[in-house]
Amino acid sequence: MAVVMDSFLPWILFCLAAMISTVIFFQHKKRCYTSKRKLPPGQLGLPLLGETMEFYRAQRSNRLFEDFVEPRVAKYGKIFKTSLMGSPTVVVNGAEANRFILSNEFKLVISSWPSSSVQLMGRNSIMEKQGEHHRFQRGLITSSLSYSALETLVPKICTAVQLHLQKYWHGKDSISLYCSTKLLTFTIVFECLLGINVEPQMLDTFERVLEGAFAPPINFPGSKFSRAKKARVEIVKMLEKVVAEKRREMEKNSVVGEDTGCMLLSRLVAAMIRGDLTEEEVIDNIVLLVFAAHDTTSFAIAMTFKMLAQHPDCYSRILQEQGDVMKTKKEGEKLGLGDVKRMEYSWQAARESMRLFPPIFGSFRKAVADIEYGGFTIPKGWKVLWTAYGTHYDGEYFEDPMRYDPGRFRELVPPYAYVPFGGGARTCAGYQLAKLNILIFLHYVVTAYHWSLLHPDESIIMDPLPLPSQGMPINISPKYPY
Ligand code: HEM
Repeated sequence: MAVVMDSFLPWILFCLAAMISTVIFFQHKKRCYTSKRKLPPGQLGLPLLGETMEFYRAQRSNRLFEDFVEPRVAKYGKIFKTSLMGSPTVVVNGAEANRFILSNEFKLVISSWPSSSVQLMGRNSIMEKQGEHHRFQRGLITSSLSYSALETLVPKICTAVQLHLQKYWHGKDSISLYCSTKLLTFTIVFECLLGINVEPQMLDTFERVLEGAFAPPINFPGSKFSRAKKARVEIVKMLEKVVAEKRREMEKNSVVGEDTGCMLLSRLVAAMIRGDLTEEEVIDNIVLLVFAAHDTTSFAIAMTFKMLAQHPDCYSRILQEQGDVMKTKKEGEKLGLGDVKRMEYSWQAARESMRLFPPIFGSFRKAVADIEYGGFTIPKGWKVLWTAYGTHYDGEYFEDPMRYDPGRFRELVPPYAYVPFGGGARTCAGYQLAKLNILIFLHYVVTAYHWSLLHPDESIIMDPLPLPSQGMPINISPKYPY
């Protein structure tokens, strides 16, 4: 045994020496490399914690721009480094930076969602797909929002809005605008886009999932995340039944080709039957669409109404425009796509509201290669955060940026300066649906109701998406007898 040890000892020592010199060599190389690259200015803060607490505090009080982004831009410039939720992060601001980051999706960056969002939305949706898989799934979703699909979608949304107003507004003196539009948006995504009937309790279960989407991914009984996980199990069970039923129906009628009608569920299930999608991909995409549409559209509607309440001159123009559209319709006749296109000023008013109050303040990416930008290096593996505030509140792109002025959208806006719907390969896939939802709802409300804000000074909080703190209650009274 001693002989064996004797003959191996030099080898062991040699290997150890080789390992140590390799480590020293690579560390030296890394140091040289690090010193050659110029990281953006800024503070990484405390180890692990970084500046997460400052970020959360600012976000919670809906002062992410004023308390977090703006002071750092003033101190370091439009590109600065920080560290958030355990990851070194570079925050980029400005149209050129937005263009650079958003148009280099898959090449230099990939989207990066918190672990809780991924677990709750599912790993198989478009949000977790890259490159060709992403392009394919996105194509399926957007084909349900093509021009011809929108033409059939408009009357369906009209019916959904009218039924909603009859059921939840009729006979009431006041309603919560935010809650009402959440329910409506949910119904529009399910019934008009997907072609799935909304059952009682479905919204509650979905909301429980959404509540956990940005919570810490701690799965102990009673935590937001564990409640959300349980709710996801219920939803998956429910959607498995819906998908199986649709599959049976389509196979029975031999409808599996490309021409499956414009309802998105049929398109997804047809792709599943052809073997292009798995059942998990179908289900996770449905959950994601609800998540993506829900709080965003409701907040955009709520902020449009808030702005119109505060700017009566703009509201008069809306009333005029919507009244003109209504006059061209016979009693009971639904709107068509052409009518929505005529709502130009109304859309400018909604766009301006989303400029001042973007429903999504920005989003995170992860660098998949070392990125050279603006004279700095963003190292591979770091996070990148682009923000809508970085351009929406900048006088370089929007004159007198904090003023509400829908008319500014008569002029063309520089590319990537107006980004409430993101940009590049991951631009909002539901943009057209959101636009129809907002404008058709606005039409039926302002032509049929007098309304006023119950709490004109209601604050906006973020949890983590922005929302009116009291659900934006409004007084309502019908313009014409029911
Ligand atoms: C006012 C309402 C909405 C706003 C402000 C909004 C905003 C956004 C933004 C900023 C992104 C890009 C996120 C990123 O770059 O990481 C996005 C992506 C997305 N949105 Fe929307 N959205 C809205 C409504 C909707 C609706 C109604 C749907 C569908 C029913 C939808 C479906 C999606 C999907 C599927 C994606 C992911 C696209 C991809 O990864 O390719 N959104 N949205």
